[in-house]
Amino acid sequence: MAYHWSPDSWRSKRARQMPTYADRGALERTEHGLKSRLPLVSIAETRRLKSQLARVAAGEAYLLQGGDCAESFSECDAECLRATVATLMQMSAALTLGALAPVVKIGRLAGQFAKPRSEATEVRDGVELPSYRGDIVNDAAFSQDARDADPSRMLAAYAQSASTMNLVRSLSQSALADFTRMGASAWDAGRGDPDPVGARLSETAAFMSAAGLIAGPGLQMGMSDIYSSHDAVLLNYEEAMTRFDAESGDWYDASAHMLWIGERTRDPAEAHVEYLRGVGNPIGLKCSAALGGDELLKLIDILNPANEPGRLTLIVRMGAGAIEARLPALVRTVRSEGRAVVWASDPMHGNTIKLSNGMKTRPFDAVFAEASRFFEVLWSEGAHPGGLHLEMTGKDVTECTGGRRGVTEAMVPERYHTACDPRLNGSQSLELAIGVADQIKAEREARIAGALYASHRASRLQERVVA
Ligand SMILES: O=C[C@H](O)[C@H](O)COP(=O)(O)O
Ligand SMILES: C=C(OP(=O)(O)O)C(=O)O
Ligand SMILES: [Mn+2]
Repeated sequence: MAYHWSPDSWRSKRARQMPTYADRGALERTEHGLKSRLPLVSIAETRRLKSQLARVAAGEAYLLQGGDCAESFSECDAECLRATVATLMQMSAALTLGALAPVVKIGRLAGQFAKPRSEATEVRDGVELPSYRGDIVNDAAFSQDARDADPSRMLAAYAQSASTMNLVRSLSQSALADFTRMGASAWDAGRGDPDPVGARLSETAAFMSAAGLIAGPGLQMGMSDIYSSHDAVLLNYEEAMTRFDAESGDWYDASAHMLWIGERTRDPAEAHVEYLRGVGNPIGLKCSAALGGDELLKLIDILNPANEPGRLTLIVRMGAGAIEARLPALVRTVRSEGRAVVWASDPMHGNTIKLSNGMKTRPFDAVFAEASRFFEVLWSEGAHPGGLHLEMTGKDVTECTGGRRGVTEAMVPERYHTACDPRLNGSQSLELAIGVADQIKAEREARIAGALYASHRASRLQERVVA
């Protein structure tokens, strides 16, 4: 029998990766304030996302989830957001063209502020301070004052999430979502010069126009919405943003459309799993190479007991070196137990390396290799590789090495703007999407050719039998 859940039932469980607030009174006042704020997303939108993710689970669509590792209060401007939305739209157009399927877009944005960390403290020159845990908790500057957890930051994060969501809604309905106006130079940056994706999109647009399918001067891609998502680390904030839907009798986390559970907070007996099992949103679960089949099934039982398609996305982040050895068994277990899930690849978190100057980076080749192996494993296990979960930005940063524009290790410090982990820049993001789209297209063509060959052989055999 299901046991009792309430928005605060997580409080009786062990909660990892959460700050300790010295001023309990200030914390309670903030939580109280958040409870009366307007929801950041509507329940209708959240349900719509779940039904679109159900199509991904069924193999009829793909998921593209991407954005900053950590949003920040100071690194947020309209140009940066515009560039990221434009890049997501271009990646989505490339994937649609390759897969001939719709792409559901979710940003790591409008709330991606709380960070789980490997170490609770950081030591510099013999001084030990609490780790930076994202702008919703503390400040990255290295002083005691900056690193103390400050509850009023939750209100600032709420306000920034609201204005980010407002701009994203408007950008996603703008010319950025018009594939006939995505400049050729963007595609050239993604792969080669001139790039065939740009040419094929222009040709498609010309055909649609000639066939009278384009009414006005441009064409919005269907499904141009960008939904919001973040890692639900800071449960004080998530609880305070939880709203009851009287119509369905369900609770929803109104801080974002989708929430995910990180690798460090996915213990089935602990607070984060407890909180997320009770809200009706679509949720994600990070899956590393350390996750075993039995534990995964247990988590699926808790998080999606009704086996509702679109409810649960398994976000695989095993590393390019481990994925081929570890993923097949998990996919087999999930399939044989008949669980409806979306499988997505996060090729970022298992491929982080540290440079000698202490900076974290990720080689593009390793990122691409993991994504590409993910697709191969899922196909060979007879399951649908649902899509990608990326740390990326539209800006021309130099945080990850490699890619067509050849960011070298020496160049990494030049434009290293991330508040936490290294992101793919605009060109690397597009290059990855185009590479994956090519792979999906090749698989589809091979499947069709295989089916044609099989039916041809069958009819030849039939002819012989009749003769
Ligand atoms: O984004 C994810 C985590 O917060 C990050 O990978 C942890 O990084 P750390 O090992 O520097 O703490
Ligand atoms: C913390 C993250 O990832 P993971 O939990 O997989 O390490 C993240 O996605 O930012
Ligand atoms: Mn990260």
